[in-house]
Amino acid sequence: MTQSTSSNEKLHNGVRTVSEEKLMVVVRVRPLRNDEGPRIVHVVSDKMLVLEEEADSRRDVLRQRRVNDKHYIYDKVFGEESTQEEVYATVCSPLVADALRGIAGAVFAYGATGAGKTHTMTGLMARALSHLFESIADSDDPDAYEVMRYWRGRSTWCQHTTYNDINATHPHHTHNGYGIDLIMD
Ligand SMILES: Nc1ncnc2c1ncn2[C@@H]1O[C@H](COP(=O)(O)OP(=O)(O)OP(=O)(O)O)[C@@H](O)[C@H]1O
Repeated sequence: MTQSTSSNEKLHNGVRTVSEEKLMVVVRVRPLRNDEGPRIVHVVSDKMLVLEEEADSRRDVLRQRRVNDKHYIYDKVFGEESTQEEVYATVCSPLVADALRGIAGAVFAYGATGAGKTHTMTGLMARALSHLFESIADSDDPDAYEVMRYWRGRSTWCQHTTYNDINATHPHHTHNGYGIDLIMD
């Protein structure tokens, strides 16, 4: 998820952030829809999931437990009640801080159709842009940062410019207050 050499970030809620780890694997369990169920994936801690065995016939009668349940450990597990803000704070915020120091990072979502990739990534992207541009605006020299504007659609277009140029030339673009439009296709 990230490439980083920094270890300045503090633990977030006891979880080592992406700034301490070169690669971090995080799972988010989404709420079940009404037409889904019963649940077979259970969050047992902030790092562990249990995937239930398929059939009760595999129950270990003597020990009264499901012998084929599988336990999986990750850097962080978010349950169905997790908020976009919590996921952002752990997964993405340290990467934005690193990006401002010139350290590249990446976040990608992987999962079955309907698993919640778009939902989660949309929350991350909106917060990352706000975080990025607020940090640049608060810096001593906002124009020291080069901003790449990128449009993807029928034609792909990109332009390198500066933070102040964007505000000067496109003051009417108030989508997020910084003259940046984020367009997905
Ligand atoms: N954490 C969540 N909390 C509440 N609803 C969620 C959550 N994650 C996903 N959903 C809902 O579940 C549905 C499927 O999510 P989403 O479209 O993000 O899946 P996806 O993995 O991007 O699917 P696909 O690969 O088919 O595009 C959507 O209606 C979305 O709003």
